[in-house]
Amino acid sequence: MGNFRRVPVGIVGASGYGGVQLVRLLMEHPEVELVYLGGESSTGKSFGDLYPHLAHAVNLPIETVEPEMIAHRCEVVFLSLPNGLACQIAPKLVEKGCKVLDLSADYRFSDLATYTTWYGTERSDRSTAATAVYGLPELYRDRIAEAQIVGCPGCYPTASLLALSPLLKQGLIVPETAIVDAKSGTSGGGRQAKVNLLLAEADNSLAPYNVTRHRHTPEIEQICSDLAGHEVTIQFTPHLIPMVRGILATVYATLRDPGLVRDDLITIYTAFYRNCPWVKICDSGVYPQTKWASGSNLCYIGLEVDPRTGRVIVMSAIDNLIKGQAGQAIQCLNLMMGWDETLGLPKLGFYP
Ligand SMILES: NC(=O)C1=CN([C@@H]2O[C@H](COP(=O)(O)OP(=O)(O)OC[C@H]3O[C@@H](n4cnc5c(N)ncnc54)[C@H](OP(=O)(O)O)[C@@H]3O)[C@@H](O)[C@H]2O)C=CC1
Ligand SMILES: CC(=O)N[C@@H](CCC(=O)OP(=O)(O)O)C(=O)O
Repeated sequence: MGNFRRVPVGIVGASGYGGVQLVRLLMEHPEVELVYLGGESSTGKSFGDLYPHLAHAVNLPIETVEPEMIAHRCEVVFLSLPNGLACQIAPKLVEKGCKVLDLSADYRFSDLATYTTWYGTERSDRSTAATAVYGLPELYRDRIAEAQIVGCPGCYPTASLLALSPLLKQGLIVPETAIVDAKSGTSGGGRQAKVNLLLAEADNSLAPYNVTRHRHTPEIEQICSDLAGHEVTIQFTPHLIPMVRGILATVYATLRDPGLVRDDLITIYTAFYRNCPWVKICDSGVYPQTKWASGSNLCYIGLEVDPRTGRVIVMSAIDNLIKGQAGQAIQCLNLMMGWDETLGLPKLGFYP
């Protein structure tokens, strides 16, 4: 009893949407204690001023970001920052022995030239990046458990890759025929004001954006290529949809064996994800909705085969802020610490 000690944890970027999810989830996590919150424009404010609905539960200020001080106080650090900042902070934290979970794109790429091409930032942290593991537990559980730094996946890649993985890993589709059509709620764009996320712009509308050039394309392709064992290109089109939370990714691909039927695919997916508590395969004829996943760390996957076209259609629904971001990062932390993968994470969504 007397030996119980919670692991001290910090969040850099606590004032953003990823930050506030992390605060809520980590406050309820039985093995950790939140000891540090950091930010930039919000520095000096109390967290309760930024998020009054949590003022009664969180009594911490937003502090400056000083890696030495953070490493002195925290064993685990979540970085929930715009792209291009984690790579300036993480090397020092890693050197000082912290476990680091980065929610941005900085540590997702095995080839930093790809990162620089798509994100425009030159990197000087190659040795740290070389040790980072891609934080999709359903694919890389063992490597995450051994990692000191994890690059947590983007929200669209999480939904898309969980839909595509069994097909690619088992060679069931012609990889180049894969098309990902995905819709995201506006919280995917973060808390900073942006014109396209205003109610007057986004409401009553459905808008494709960054067609053929969204920066999640190379991230999806990197993991698809790893699964297929050769270079794969994927057609990915994101859309902004007038809801707050959620992503629905609908994936289309041509089956190598046109004789496969829906129930075959359900059997294959159920077996593939048999040890994955956060992936739920829908029953035959049931298609997932974002509302089911809202507030939980679950990914719901529905399957269909069109015998007329020979294509499989996979539908994958997540909460972009939970399984697509903060929840997945905590799932990774659980693995890194040797805890149960489900510890401290919401198992049931809000509904309706
Ligand atoms: N929203 C989503 O659905 C998902 C987002 N992601 C990624 O997670 C990361 C965080 O996203 P999100 O929470 O949406 O973003 P927000 O815009 O909501 O929050 C950004 C945070 O970064 C802090 N920040 C910005 N610049 C600095 C700086 N120079 N030094 C210290 N802190 C700084 C801000 O602090 P302050 O307010 O004090 O300025 C704020 O806390 C991003 O990389 C994003 O791409 C990944 C998956 C899903
Ligand atoms: C709706 C919306 O704007 N979504 C964001 C996705 C955010 C995200 O996950 O981006 P990172 O890869 O940088 O983490 C976008 O399309 O840019």
